[in-house]
Amino acid sequence: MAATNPAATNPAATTNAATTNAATGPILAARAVNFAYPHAAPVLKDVTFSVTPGRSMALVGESGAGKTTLLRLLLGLTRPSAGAILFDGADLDLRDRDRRREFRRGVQTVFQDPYSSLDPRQRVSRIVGEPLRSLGLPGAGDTGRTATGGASRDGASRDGAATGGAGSRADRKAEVRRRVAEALHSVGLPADAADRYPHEFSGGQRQRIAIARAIVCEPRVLLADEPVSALDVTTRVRIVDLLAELKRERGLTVVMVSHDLGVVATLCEDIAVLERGRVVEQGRTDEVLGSPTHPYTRRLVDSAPRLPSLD
Ligand SMILES: Nc1ncnc2c1ncn2[C@@H]1O[C@H](COP(=O)(O)OP(=O)(O)OP(=O)(O)O)[C@@H](O)[C@H]1O
Repeated sequence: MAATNPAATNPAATTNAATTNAATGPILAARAVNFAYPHAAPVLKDVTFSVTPGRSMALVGESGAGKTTLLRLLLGLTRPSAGAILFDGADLDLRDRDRRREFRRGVQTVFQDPYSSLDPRQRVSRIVGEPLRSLGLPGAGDTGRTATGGASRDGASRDGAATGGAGSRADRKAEVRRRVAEALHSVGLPADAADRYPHEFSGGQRQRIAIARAIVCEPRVLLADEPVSALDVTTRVRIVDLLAELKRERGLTVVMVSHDLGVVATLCEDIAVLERGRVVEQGRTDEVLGSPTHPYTRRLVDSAPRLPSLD
């Protein structure tokens, strides 16, 4: 498989890989990315890597290495000072509404803290169904691009516009309910979770709700910033298992920032190691963590606690 990902074995090849077309090329790529916050020293320096469909990617490094900043760039929340972030081979510029919607349909996020990432005033059904309402139902009529406004121009309600305009409003609401129930089932939550509020759930269950919200639109990529670090060890293992299952069953590609090399080794085929804003080593996770060549990677590996195995 490494042969299909030039960046995995040869970082220098990434620039070429990043320019290949959407069907065969990387879903996401960073090409010679530099970034500095205003009036501050550079945080990212000449960062290049690519994320191949079906090969999850971990971004690791010590605190302050620039991982979260890089994730923000990959999400289009911030633009590089120099270089480019590519989505399906084209510059990620989310100022265009259609492009923004297309990106959000393809790339969803899960954050570290399951306590602050869910709106406490909304029922789980509302929280999980939100992407369906704002982005449209996958598979409902013409998906993605047409869900942007084709239906809204025909005078349908906001919900109707978002769901692609197929069927009556009642049908669409029923379809959203069905998809929310299906997403909750996929993350191992009971159907009645939909009628409850986030405070009625444990941290692990809340992270399952956040994951259900992220997968309800059937995205291709899940960007996850330390998705299990706020959880206790047992819960952490269960959520890692869930993410592994979603990868397997849905073909989801995960791009994950994590301090936990055990989690990284379990979930991610590829890895990029960041030291003070520079990628010092990247490639297949088993090779990089199994035989690190850079002293910084060796230090990270030597200082890593192992993921305990349950059962
Ligand atoms: N909004 C900001 N304004 C100025 N500097 C910032 C801002 N956010 C982060 N930084 C700085 O950028 C550098 C990289 O921060 P970043 O959060 O990306 O690192 P990280 O690798 O994700 O760290 P951690 O693992 O602790 O979350 C740090 O020196 C940080 O102080």
